[in-house]
Amino acid sequence: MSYAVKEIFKTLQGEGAQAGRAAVFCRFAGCNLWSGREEDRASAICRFCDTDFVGMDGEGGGRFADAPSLAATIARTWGEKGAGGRPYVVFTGGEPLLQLDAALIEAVHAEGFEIAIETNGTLPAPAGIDWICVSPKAGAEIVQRTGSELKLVYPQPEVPPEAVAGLTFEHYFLQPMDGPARIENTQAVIAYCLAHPQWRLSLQTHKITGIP
Ligand SMILES: C[S@@+](CC[C@H](N)C(=O)[O-])C[C@H]1O[C@@H](n2cnc3c(N)ncnc32)[C@H](O)[C@@H]1O
Ligand SMILES: Nc1nc2[nH]cc(C(=O)O)c2c(=O)[nH]1
Ligand code: SF4
Ligand SMILES: [Mg+2]
Repeated sequence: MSYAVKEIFKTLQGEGAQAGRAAVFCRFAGCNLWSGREEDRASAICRFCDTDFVGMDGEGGGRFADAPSLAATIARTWGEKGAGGRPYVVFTGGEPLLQLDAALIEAVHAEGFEIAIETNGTLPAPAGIDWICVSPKAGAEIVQRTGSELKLVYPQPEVPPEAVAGLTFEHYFLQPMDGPARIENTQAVIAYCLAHPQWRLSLQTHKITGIP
């Protein structure tokens, strides 16, 4: 299978339990909950997306003919492997589970990487992913109900934290919805976490620090 990739870049994971960790981000093109076109946002299932995942024109993006060639590009983007720490790749998008398959997981593992994914949870994850982050979206059924972290963007009135607190994850995060109400949303998350200690605050630290 070939892969449509928007961009590939190295930065620090900004969100969740792995925040602060060096990672190669591989952002796949396309999503099943929004076309990515602004004129479709108001009628999309997911309407608050902060990401451009349309096309293959970003830094390091393109069409990759097979898994080994994409894995090799990810390894080259990581750079020197002897510098300590396990090489880490985060597959995101768009929706990475539209494209991430067993062949790519095998090829990236063969390059020595630990594999993470950021998914909306509407598609089942293939076996072998080392860190699964599911971020549920209002109006979209959650199929991937287990994983490493559940990271709920807050508020989404149709998905209160209580509706997903019983799923099987190691960590539970609320991430303030970015946009015009970011400051109020952050205060609301703080209040919720104080009252419900199962949940922790996830700030988008890359936006605070100005890194990608
Ligand atoms: C752009 S999405 C791509 C991965 C996948 N489609 C998903 O939704 O999880 C990456 C992460 O950013 C979060 N996100 C998207 N828009 C956001 C916003 N406006 N404020 C806060 N988090 C947002 C998503 O919920 C997800 O956890
Ligand atoms: N630094 C950084 N951390 C991130 N964590 C999740 C991201 C995403 O867009 O999936 C993201 C991103 O775009 N940048
Ligand atoms: S599911 Fe993820 S990538 Fe798709 S529109 Fe929503 S936040 Fe963006
Ligand atoms: Mg992002």
